[in-house]
Amino acid sequence: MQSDLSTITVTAPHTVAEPTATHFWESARQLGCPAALWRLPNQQEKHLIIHLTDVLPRVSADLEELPAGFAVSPFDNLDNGPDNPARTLFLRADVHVVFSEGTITQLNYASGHQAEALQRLVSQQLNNPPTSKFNSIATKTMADGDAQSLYEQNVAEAVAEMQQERFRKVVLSRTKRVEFDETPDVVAIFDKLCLTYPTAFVSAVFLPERGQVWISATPERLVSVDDKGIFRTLSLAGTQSAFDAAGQPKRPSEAMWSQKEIEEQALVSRYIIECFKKIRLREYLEEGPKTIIAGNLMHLGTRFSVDTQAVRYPQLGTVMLRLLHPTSAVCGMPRDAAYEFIRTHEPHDRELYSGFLGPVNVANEHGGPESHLFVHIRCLKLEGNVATLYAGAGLTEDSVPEREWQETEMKCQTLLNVLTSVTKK
Ligand SMILES: C=C(O[C@@H]1C=C(C(=O)O)C=C[C@H]1O)C(=O)O
Repeated sequence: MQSDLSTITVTAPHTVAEPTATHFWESARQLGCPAALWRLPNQQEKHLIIHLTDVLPRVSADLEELPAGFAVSPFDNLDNGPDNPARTLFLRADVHVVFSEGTITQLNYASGHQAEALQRLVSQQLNNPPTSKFNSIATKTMADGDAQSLYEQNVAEAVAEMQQERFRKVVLSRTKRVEFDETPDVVAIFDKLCLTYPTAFVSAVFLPERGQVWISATPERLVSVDDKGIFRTLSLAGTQSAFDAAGQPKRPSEAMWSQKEIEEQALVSRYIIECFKKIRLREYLEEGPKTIIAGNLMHLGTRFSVDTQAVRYPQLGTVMLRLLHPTSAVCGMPRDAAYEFIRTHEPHDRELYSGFLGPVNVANEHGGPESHLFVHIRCLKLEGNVATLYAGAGLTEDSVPEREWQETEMKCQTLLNVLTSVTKK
């Protein structure tokens, strides 16, 4: 199954019968090879990479060491440094295709048997175009059972523990299951998410060893290092609808934030600043907090950036990634006490929800390598015809259980809006 990794770059000629992302995605699926499809915030290009062996390597998320590829980390990956068991899944860019407005602008194939097999499958797919089943399938939300009462009970318990000062913030999550009548078309869902949420990081990741596809449209940047060495991260928290009572979109300046939300977000910023302090880095720019629109929702966000060349700290991205994950936007503060509360109270395994994911050392349009890792929220896990959506809410001692549940419902709606709008017809 091993392929030779020497990569050739081919600029595909523009022909009528050019393969689409669906052709590549379906071919990877048939071969049983992991694949990742993504679109960065505010960009047109869509990228797809295929890893040409079925089982993925587990790596430590070291941005300086890793080749071009796509990293996916579970939530349960504390201290993801070299001394701990490597838990980050890594899809090597054995095949890398870039699409701009539906046309292939870049195509890299590794050489080897698997690459040839993939190329053959893509050609076959071209002759038998897959039909999108997206518009004809229906969804139904599966019964929540006692989910709401259990969630609210756990919120009340967390509030009691915070009043006793065991911790200051914890992010409690829940799941929601949706069943499709037929296996849905992942690429069609991805495309629809890209259109609906232009400022989000949109991705779909096929992991054959787990029998899963993960789909997300996340607003939360965890660590980016661009080709000029600019490091960026974001502190995000506080949630409200982006629409007013009449269903009209609100302007960011119309958002009213409560003391609870302002404090909750300040805790995330504090967490990031503590990480900078640990490495004695003072030269960071801080912008915000500002209201940020994330699809159907609004959050409070503070952007942090560092010029790693000016501060002579080229490995800052890797160091901060280790320190930041899991931030108090998805875990809590202090981190270990919040983590323990999550582990002992959430009835589900978070798996890849609230981990991080994104391209590592992938060339941008000018050829410079960039890494962009995002917090894996506003996501779902697809297993056959069943999608499991994940959503969490940041709790403080002022939390009201019912309101926190409603907040998770709104967060599920980000993906549900797209699933139902495209499946209605
Ligand atoms: C945990 C989630 O979102 C995070 C929690 C937020 C909050 O508690 O208000 C807001 C944005 C995210 O940082 C999620 O969407 O599941």
